[in-house]
Amino acid sequence: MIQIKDLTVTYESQGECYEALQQINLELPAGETCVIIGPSGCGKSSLLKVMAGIIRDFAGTVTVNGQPVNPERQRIGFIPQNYGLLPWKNVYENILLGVKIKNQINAATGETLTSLLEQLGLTGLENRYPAELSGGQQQRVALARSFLLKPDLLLMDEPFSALDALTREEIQHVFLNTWREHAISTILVTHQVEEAVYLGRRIVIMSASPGMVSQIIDNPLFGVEDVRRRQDFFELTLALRQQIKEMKRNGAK
Ligand SMILES: Nc1ncnc2c1ncn2[C@@H]1O[C@H](COP(=O)(O)OP(=O)(O)OP(=O)(O)O)[C@@H](O)[C@H]1O
Repeated sequence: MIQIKDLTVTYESQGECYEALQQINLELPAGETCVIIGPSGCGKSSLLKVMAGIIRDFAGTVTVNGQPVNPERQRIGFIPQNYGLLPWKNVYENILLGVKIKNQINAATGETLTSLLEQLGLTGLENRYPAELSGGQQQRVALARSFLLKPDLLLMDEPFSALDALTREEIQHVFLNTWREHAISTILVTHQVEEAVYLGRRIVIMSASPGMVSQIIDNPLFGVEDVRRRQDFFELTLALRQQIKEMKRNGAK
């Protein structure tokens, strides 16, 4: 369970302080996916950075399974926009990196790694370096690394944004299938409404700067087969898009 209570993040720039996030309250049950969406600059990345332990200066409380968030004590997977792969390490070494750093290689690691390679369509690419992979393949390596670590919390900051539309849909599908097997608590930031509806069991809509939680949607379409072809999928994405547009307009006033 991830719990955020009264979270406020204040930045200082050119001698002035301003709130990037204001009084955020959120709860995410273990083993669910939550997608955060909202206008540019509303503090989505800042929220992820707090949960990743990168931003430590904040007001309020953030706990993972009842303990204050702490990447040294908890396993927190973070996939940044550029995937975070080390260019001098091959696919196999990059995937192992997370468990190696956390000193968590055990008897089952090899078997889990082999099955992740298969699930994510990476078998045969183990010895390649990131520069020898497509964007979609690099993204899948980053996912394999995170799932191998079995994190208490997986954070993804616009993880599929650099991919072309078709590859993006394919990787979203691969992600969801892999996630189903491992049921890892995941929080994902996106700008794309379709992605939010496809991947978010919960969808958190944030309002424009300073970022606040505007609405939390219990997504009735999450996990529904062939959902992208359904009329109600189209209608929900349309409604969300409209809501975010209005928030942008209100924020710009
Ligand atoms: N290190 C920093 N110092 C000062 N201000 C910052 C810092 N990082 C972010 N900000 C500001 O805080 C606000 C929130 O930024 P953040 O990157 O969290 O938003 P975002 O919703 O992720 O944006 P985008 O959707 O454009 O990626 C913005 O106004 C940004 O300019």
